Amino acid sequence: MTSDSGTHSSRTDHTPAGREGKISTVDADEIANFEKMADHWWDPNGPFKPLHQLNPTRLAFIREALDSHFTLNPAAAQPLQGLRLLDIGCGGGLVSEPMARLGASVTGVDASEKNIGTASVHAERSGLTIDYRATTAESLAENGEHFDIVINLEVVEHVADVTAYLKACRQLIKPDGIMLVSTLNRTAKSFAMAIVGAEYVMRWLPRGTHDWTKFITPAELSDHLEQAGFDTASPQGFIFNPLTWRWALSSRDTAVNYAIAATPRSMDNTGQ
Ligand SMILES: C[S@@+](CC[C@H](N)C(=O)[O-])C[C@H]1O[C@@H](n2cnc3c(N)ncnc32)[C@H](O)[C@@H]1O
Ligand SMILES: [Mg+2]
Repeated sequence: MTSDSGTHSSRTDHTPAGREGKISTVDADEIANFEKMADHWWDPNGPFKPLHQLNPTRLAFIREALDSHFTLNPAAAQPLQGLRLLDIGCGGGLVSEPMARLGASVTGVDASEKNIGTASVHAERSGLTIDYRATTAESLAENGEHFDIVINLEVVEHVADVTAYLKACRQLIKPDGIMLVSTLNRTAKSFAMAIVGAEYVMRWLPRGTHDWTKFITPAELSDHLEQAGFDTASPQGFIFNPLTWRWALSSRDTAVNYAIAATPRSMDNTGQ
């Protein structure tokens, strides 16, 4: 038997009431789940295999969205130079690192200290400078931090309060910035692929990693984003082709994985 009292005392900081009685968007059980897998973020055949496989397509979506929002020079080696980027819920840094390589000044934040430990060691070994911090969107917002770009991939289906979380993200974005959010749709197909396929048949992820009832439809995510003070673009699907074992972007098929680009509405109209 192992004692986990240390884990418990740090986990109580993540209760929805938060350390000082403030609202927290962190779900303690979700973070405990990710901590169990924290050593495996960079193993392409480990529990994060689906994220590794999806990564080139996620990065293509990000590049396209940022190219058109900021009118970047696509020929530049480091087109994101001069832009401050937050990767919120960064995990082991699978997206923070390519963003740093593209020249962005990257802050990677995760509610799990273990994830941040893994991410920091990996970035150092890769010769990349990334400002990794174990904290939350709401704490950063309280500190008055602002970013040109907020990358928010596969996190909303794991937070305690989606609107509160997105409102905190909204406060972190500069007026002419952009946030890119991706998540899983709540459909029969996503149940078959993300729960039955990934957790039970392929056994990539431990059973229970995802709670299908917390998956969010594109219409619901757009509503949450709009309530949080964003304007939203049309969702883009990430579709998996089991024959080629490749992912691609689709403007039509958002049945499983999808992403939405969101830009802040002026503060005057958000009711904040
Ligand atoms: C599925 S992983 C995605 C990791 C990374 N964004 C990626 O796509 O490669 C979800 C991550 O969100 C973190 N997380 C969950 N709730 C959070 C919250 N409220 N604030 C910050 N991080 C959170 C977890 O610890 C976990 O690392
Ligand atoms: Mg997930």
